Amino acid sequence: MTPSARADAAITILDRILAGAPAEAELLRWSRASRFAGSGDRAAVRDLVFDALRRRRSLAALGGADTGRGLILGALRDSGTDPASVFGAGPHAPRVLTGAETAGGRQPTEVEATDLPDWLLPELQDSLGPRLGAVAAAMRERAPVWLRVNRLRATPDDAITALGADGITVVPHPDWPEALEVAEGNRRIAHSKAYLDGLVELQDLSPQLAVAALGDMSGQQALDFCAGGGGKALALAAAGAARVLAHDANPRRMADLPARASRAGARITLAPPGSTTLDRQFDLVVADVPCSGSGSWRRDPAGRWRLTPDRLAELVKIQAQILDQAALRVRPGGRLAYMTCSQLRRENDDQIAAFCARHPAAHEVLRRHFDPLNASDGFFLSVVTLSDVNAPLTPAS
Ligand SMILES: C[S@@+](CC[C@H](N)C(=O)[O-])C[C@H]1O[C@@H](n2cnc3c(N)ncnc32)[C@H](O)[C@@H]1O
Repeated sequence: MTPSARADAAITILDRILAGAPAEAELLRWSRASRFAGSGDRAAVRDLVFDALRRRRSLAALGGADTGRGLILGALRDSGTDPASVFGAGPHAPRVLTGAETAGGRQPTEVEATDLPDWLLPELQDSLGPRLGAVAAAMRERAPVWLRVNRLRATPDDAITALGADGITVVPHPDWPEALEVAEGNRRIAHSKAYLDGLVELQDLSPQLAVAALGDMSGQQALDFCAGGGGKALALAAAGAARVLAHDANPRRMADLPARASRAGARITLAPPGSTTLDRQFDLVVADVPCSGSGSWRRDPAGRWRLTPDRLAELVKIQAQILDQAALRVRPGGRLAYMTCSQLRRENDDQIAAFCARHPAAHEVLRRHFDPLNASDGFFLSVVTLSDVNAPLTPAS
């Protein structure tokens, strides 16, 4: 595909996403319908779409319209590329620019240049303080790809050598060498021997650092209460937990977990809702709750435009209810680890403060904020010990 044809495909996909379609599903639909597109084309179109969504507000200003055409035109102007080299340039190109499009567009205002929704700016300002500007700028860029060395199968050196044999170059994190940043070859990971043999897992840096902050788990009985695809459950098993139980209110989310666990050599037992294995208490309960995702918006760039005030309020309620349910499964003296991939105080610090206020036996022992400047993505961890789970609890409303 020519660059113009790729731009035309991106415009069509963007228009569907802006109309409310999920980004990944639209990209997949286009791939399936475009047999002529090679893997390089698919990757390039994906990058065009995701880059445009990450900078939607500023590109819409530059391109003169919040549409697929406007965003791609804005992106060309932003990079100093002559739009006429793409629009109207060849048989599969987007149609030639109109006079109004050529004359339209302007520099984004300071607020538009943050590429964040207006309604969230005060809340992000309150949560991030003076870091907001730098965090917003980082979230306009692509996120690096990180791998976690699976301690059950390999040392960092083993993993680096195996990845190298498949042409994948990585750089270990200076403080946590099991976290490997991919410098080259990220599109080869899924087919690499290191990945297929379970030596490495795809996991962003911040959740890796959060699980590392939980310390040695040797001998511990752990429950991953919101296991989803199992990223945290696998990390807990690799960190030495003697037993890991994985639960999710939507058990279909855990469908891939048995295969992932088997590849990783991890012993993880699934506990769907209602399972009697949940009727006991654990040394460690992880609650990696549903959240705004505001910490990982550069990986899910449509997420920041999808979130609404009502949905955020609903998530905050759900999180409080999950915390209360998860707390019941912590043994006296055990730990509850609350995690979000959010950067919003309401979902993080305020949520934990409210939990501790209604749970007299809870004492916070650790709190960590990660953001795209120090850990590639925004993430929150709070660890609370529960001295007596039978203490009277004021349930979350
Ligand atoms: C952020 S995702 C978990 C991601 C997962 N831990 C991982 O590392 O891949 C949140 C999960 O919480 C689940 N969930 C939502 N409400 C729940 C509830 N009341 N109890 C348990 N799980 C719930 C969702 O189905 C979703 O899979």
